[in-house]
Amino acid sequence: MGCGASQPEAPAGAAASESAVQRRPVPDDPAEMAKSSGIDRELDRARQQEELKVKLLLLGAGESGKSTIFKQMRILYGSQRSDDDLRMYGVVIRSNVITAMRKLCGLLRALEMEGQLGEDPAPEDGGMTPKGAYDLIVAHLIDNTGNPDDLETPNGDSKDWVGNVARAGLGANNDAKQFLQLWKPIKILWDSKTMKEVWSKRAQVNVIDGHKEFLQDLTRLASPNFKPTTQDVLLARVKTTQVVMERYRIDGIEFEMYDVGGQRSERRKWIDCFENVDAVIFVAALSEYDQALAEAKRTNRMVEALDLFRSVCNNRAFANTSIMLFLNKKDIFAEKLLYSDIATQKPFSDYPGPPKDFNNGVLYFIQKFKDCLIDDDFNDSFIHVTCATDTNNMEFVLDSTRTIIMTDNLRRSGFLGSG
Ligand SMILES: Nc1nc2c(ncn2[C@@H]2O[C@H](COP(=O)(O)OP(=O)(O)OP(=O)(O)O)[C@@H](O)[C@H]2O)c(=O)[nH]1
Ligand SMILES: [Mg+2]
Repeated sequence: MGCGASQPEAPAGAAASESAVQRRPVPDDPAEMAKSSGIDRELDRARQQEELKVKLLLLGAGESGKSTIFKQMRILYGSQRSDDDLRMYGVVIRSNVITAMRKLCGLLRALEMEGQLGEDPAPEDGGMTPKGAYDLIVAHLIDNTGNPDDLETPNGDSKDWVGNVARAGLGANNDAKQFLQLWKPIKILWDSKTMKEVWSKRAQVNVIDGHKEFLQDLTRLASPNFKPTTQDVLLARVKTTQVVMERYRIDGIEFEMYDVGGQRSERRKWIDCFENVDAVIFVAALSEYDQALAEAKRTNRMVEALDLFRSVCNNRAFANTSIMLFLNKKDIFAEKLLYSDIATQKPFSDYPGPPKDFNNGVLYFIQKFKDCLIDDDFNDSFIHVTCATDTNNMEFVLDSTRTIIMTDNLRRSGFLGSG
């Protein structure tokens, strides 16, 4: 899917240095000549380095998994995270649990399931009933009517490894503090039968599916010794609000990777990094076929991803750029298909395959993305079905993506045949 025309084009930086070399007068003095050829060599070297650099851009709608892929690049090719970084993620993770609980309790209330919850028994080791836990959580997280004296002091006297991290922001730190006060009632509510039913309807309120892992592991997250693992960092959710770039040297080639925010309000910043892009990795979450956008509740997320993909592929800035498509969140897609039929979603009522069928579902959405292209120069090797939180899967995918990008770049610059 090397989209659009494939006229070879020198990078803008290279063209600028070329004209600078040509304008410089040729000196007569041998010392001046030596100095001049030294400068030429420097310019040549700079030009070669520029040519060896690959600029990669991650694009896609919000929550599709761009930053998670960005994190995987660092795990696979970059440096380890500092303790300071991990502390920040500790705050984010605890805050992610509070965000999920606010949404789930709001949904339980909207579904009028409080009566049903009242019939769920208290845990066998005694203590609060799930309804009692729910009332306490709602009072503190939603209605703001709770009495702070009803809450436990976080972690008693033990020093908490994560603590308060200014970098995470005031909101996340407040949430993380509430997590430490409320995690026991949250655990009781999470373990209840009614909450399992509410969880299966979570698409209505856009709870992040992967945060189930956090909700199942509350005791560890609440421990004063909690130090996020690599997997925790991959599952943590922070919305991207600025363009971020990291550099990696892989097999002698420099890769410059850009991550951008995918929500609608963030997309006007994309244009700033559209120049001289060698490859775009467009990320779309397969599992979001039954979800609405966080920023526009009437728009189906998959429809938004398809529209966005169409506009990226047909953007003149990418006429000479390889575009790769990552259909992400295959793990959640596989699980979701079991209870959420593709054909029951209005925009996808033409789905012809049997329900609960992973392969047919994937092929159907691949075709939807292929239909977005004006030309049919669409090579299946440019498409990957991925799980961005799985490092083994991403190592394989990113490795073959790298090979395809390099080959495609050579082909487009005329070094290889077009076959
Ligand atoms: N289970 C699972 N979770 C995923 C996968 N990819 C991403 N996630 C999770 O989905 C959430 C959103 O992922 P992000 O990488 O933050 O999404 P994004 O595209 O950067 O979103 P914006 O910054 O808003 O544009 C995170 O909590 C990730 O851990 C996946 O393949 N499987
Ligand atoms: Mg992001």
